[in-house]
Amino acid sequence: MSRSLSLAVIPGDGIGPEVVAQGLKVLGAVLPPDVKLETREYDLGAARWHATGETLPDAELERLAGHDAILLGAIGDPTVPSGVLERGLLLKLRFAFDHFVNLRPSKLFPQTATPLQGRPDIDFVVVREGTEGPYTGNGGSLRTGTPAEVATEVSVNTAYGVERVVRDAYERARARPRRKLTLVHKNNVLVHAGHLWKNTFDRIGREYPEVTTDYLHVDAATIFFVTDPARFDVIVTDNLFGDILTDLAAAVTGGIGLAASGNINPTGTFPSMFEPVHGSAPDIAGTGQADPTATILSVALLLRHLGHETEAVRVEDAVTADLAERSGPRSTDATGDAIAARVTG
Ligand SMILES: NC(=O)C1=CN([C@@H]2O[C@H](COP(=O)(O)OP(=O)(O)OC[C@H]3O[C@@H](n4cnc5c(N)ncnc54)[C@H](O)[C@@H]3O)[C@@H](O)[C@H]2O)C=CC1
Ligand SMILES: CC(C)CC(=O)C(=O)O
Ligand SMILES: [Mg+2]
Repeated sequence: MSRSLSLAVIPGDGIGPEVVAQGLKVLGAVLPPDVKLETREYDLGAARWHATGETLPDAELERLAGHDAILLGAIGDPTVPSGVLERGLLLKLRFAFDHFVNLRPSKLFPQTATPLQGRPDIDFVVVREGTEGPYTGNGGSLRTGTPAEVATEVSVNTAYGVERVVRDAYERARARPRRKLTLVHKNNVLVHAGHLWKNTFDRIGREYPEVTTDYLHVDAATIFFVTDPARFDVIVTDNLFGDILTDLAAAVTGGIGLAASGNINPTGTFPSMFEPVHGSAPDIAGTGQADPTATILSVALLLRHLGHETEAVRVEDAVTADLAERSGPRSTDATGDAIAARVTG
């Protein structure tokens, strides 16, 4: 565990800056005085694009690479054509820094509201592949804008990419008490990619006899996320399925404002990046209604990743206690203050 932390901060768009401010507030409050926190803010996102046309210049990427970790708010704005920032900034970062494990824990905190009947014991983690699938930009369109337009968006799945994320998921499953790993795909239809995933999953599984495994098609998985989410422990899946499933997971565990994530580069070659699962929420940006808890829980993941386990647990405990006492709407700032007070007090 290092006694210094060099953190890149990308507040981004919409509610991004609002929730990141609260994440930094809690981080500052929880770190012991002898850990030297240095933050550098990066002005990336819609405003930068409007001013300069830039999304993520190489020089910025190089500077970002020098930090221990990155805290990101959200990227995307209605005034920028869809995809320009999401692809040119967010996905560029994830790909450039080889964030092949997109870690998304889901937990139903005590006394948090769920739309599900009863109170299922939900505590699972989705290991979403972060650098491949249909998000690589492999596609194109012919006869664009005509009635005969043809568009493709190819899902890229490499043996190398699938094996490393599946192996990571087995390691995580083995380290958890229930030791269960579920592969989610759609190998009854997406037979090429699906069989690569399933064969890899089965082959690597032979090295982990202590891990119980099962397989679900993604459509069936959405049923169980609602009817029996307690059945899940660790889930491994591709980039697109993982994106969709983790918004659903958030919805059944208290809402998107609570869902944290880490884009992990397990080899440590590049800084890992922590961000809420949600986007820039333009519909509530500037209103002070955004829930910063997802960002604060992402700070806990960041702390754990950098070896500050005690502080990570303190943040999670503070969030648990705060959630138990929440009643009615509260401002973004007030939630950050309440959690920061608990980690210090
Ligand atoms: N990692 C990222 O930076 C992501 C960026 N996006 C981008 O964000 C923009 C908006 O995307 P949407 O599909 O609307 O998804 P979104 O996650 O921004 O919003 C979906 C709904 O959830 C609500 N919501 C989101 N975060 C919340 C919070 N912390 N507290 C309370 N309510 C919250 C919003 O108000 C909205 O009603 C788009 O440009 C999209 O591409 C979307 C997802 C992830
Ligand atoms: C905006 C996308 C690129 C990503 C997304 O929705 C996500 O990672 O959850
Ligand atoms: Mg998403």
